[in-house]
Formats: sequence, C-alpha cells, structure tokens
Amino acid sequence: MEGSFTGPDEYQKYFSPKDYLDTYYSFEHGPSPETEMIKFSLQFLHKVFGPGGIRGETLIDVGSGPTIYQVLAACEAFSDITLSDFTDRNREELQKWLRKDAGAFDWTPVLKFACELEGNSSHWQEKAEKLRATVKRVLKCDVNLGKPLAPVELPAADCVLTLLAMECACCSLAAYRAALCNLGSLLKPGGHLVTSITLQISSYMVGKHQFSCLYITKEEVERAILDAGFDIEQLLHSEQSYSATIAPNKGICFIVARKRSGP
Ligand SMILES: C[S@@+](CC[C@H](N)C(=O)[O-])C[C@H]1O[C@@H](n2cnc3c(N)ncnc32)[C@H](O)[C@@H]1O
Repeated sequence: MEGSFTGPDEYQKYFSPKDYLDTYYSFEHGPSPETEMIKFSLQFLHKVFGPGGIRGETLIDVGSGPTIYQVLAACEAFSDITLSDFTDRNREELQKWLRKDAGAFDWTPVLKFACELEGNSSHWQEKAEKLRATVKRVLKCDVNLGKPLAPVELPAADCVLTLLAMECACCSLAAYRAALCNLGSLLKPGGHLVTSITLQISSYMVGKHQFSCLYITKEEVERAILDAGFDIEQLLHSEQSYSATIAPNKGICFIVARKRSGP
C-alpha cells in the first residue's frame, strides 16, 4: 500500500485547489452531504473555540489546504494564527483570499454560517477582516518531518489545529503515529491539539484525480493520540459522511487533546 499511496509529489502536481473547493466547500448546488459536513465542522469548532472554550495567543493550523473555514471560530480566541500546507498552489490560494484578489474563493455562505453560530449573522464581513488581520503567516509544512515547518521554526504554540489532513499525509499507521509526535513538537506543554479525521476511507476524489487516505478506525486514532503524549479531553464520533462517489468515509472523529507536561 505504501508504494501506491499518493504522496507529496502527487499533491504538488495534481491537487487542484479550485476543484477541491468547488467539490467540498461550495454551497451553490444546495444541501448535500458536503454542506452538512462543513456545518458540522463549524459547529464543533464553535464549541471548541467559542465562549468558555480554548484560548491563547498562538495557533498553528497544519495542512490548511486552500481553506479558511477551520479558523473562523479560532480567530476570536487567538491573536496570532499561522496557516500552513504542503503545496505551493494551496498556499497561493490562501494568499489570494487574504489579499482579496478578484479570483479568490467566495467564502460568504460559510462566513455567514459561522457568524450565525456566534449570534451575529450580519457581521460576516467584519469576521473576514478579523481573520485576515489574525493570520500572520502562511508557511510550507510537511507533517512527516520532525520539524514540520522547517526551515522555519516558530515558538511553541498554544494550539495546533489540523482538520482532514493527517489521513491524507500519512501512508501508514506508523507514519500517522510519528506525525502526531511531530505535531506535538510544535506545541507548548499543556497546549491543545484540535483535530478531525475521516474514518475508514482509502481514497477521495479531487476533480478527476484520486488521492489516497490512511484507512483508520476511531480506536486506532485514540490510541495513537494517547501514545503521542496527549490526554484526550473531548472526542466526538459521528456517522457524518461525504457523498460516497467522491469520499466514501464511514464517519468522522473530532478530538480535542492536551499535550502532557511530563513523560
Ligand atoms: C483533504 S485536504 C484538507 C484541507 C483542509 N484542512 C480542510 O479541512 O479541508 C488534505 C491536505 O493535506 C495536505 N497535505 C498532503 N500531504 C501533506 C504533508 N505531508 N504535510 C502537510 N500537509 C499535507 C494537502 O496538500 C491538502 O491540502
């Protein structure tokens, strides 16, 4: 399996930000499993980073792809956010949105939904500006490296966020377990790891290209997080899934974990 797993080269060559966004983040085609999944993720993130939730100064989002939905709640709770992804095109797509380029993806429906959760649905433009001001840098990352942001080294962060990326980046359970330790190295002791992972899926489509996923169960995820030096504070296991024709997962797991201070 490892030999045929789509790795960094395939992501760099074939992962189209536009196809990914149009397939998984567009509200234009009406209600769908994909729009339900976005709403579900935003609700989870609102609970995690909303009133009474996790706060701090620095947050690093790892494997951001071309998306910004994942930091809409967090930008109210952290003052310095780093976005990061392996591919040049995904990082460029993020910069397009940050710069308000004409061709940038339109996140308006997602912004509106995130603001609705905060009880402020008319404030979506202010929210976009707040996020633009809070994202301080967009970096290259590779979760399979001991220092995932190399050559850049940031001070240890209060929170590391990674949604729907580890199962794409890790070709085996051993690689996933090692990558969690790599993410842990970005965090202060006592800092939080917030992650979501699609379960029991071996590949997903972006345009006409198929990308591999690590086929993993909830139990394997839990074990790996504990063994990587975290305590699990929240685990939400849902049957929520994408359209079977594009990403035939069997549910999804959202986890909030805390890096242990000692051994
Ligand atoms: C399914 S997308 C998820 C994007 C976004 N986080 C989201 O929630 O939609 C998977 C992302 O993992 C990134 N990726 C693949 N290999 C990686 C690696 N070794 N290190 C970091 N990111 C990687 C891809 O470039 C892609 O953006």
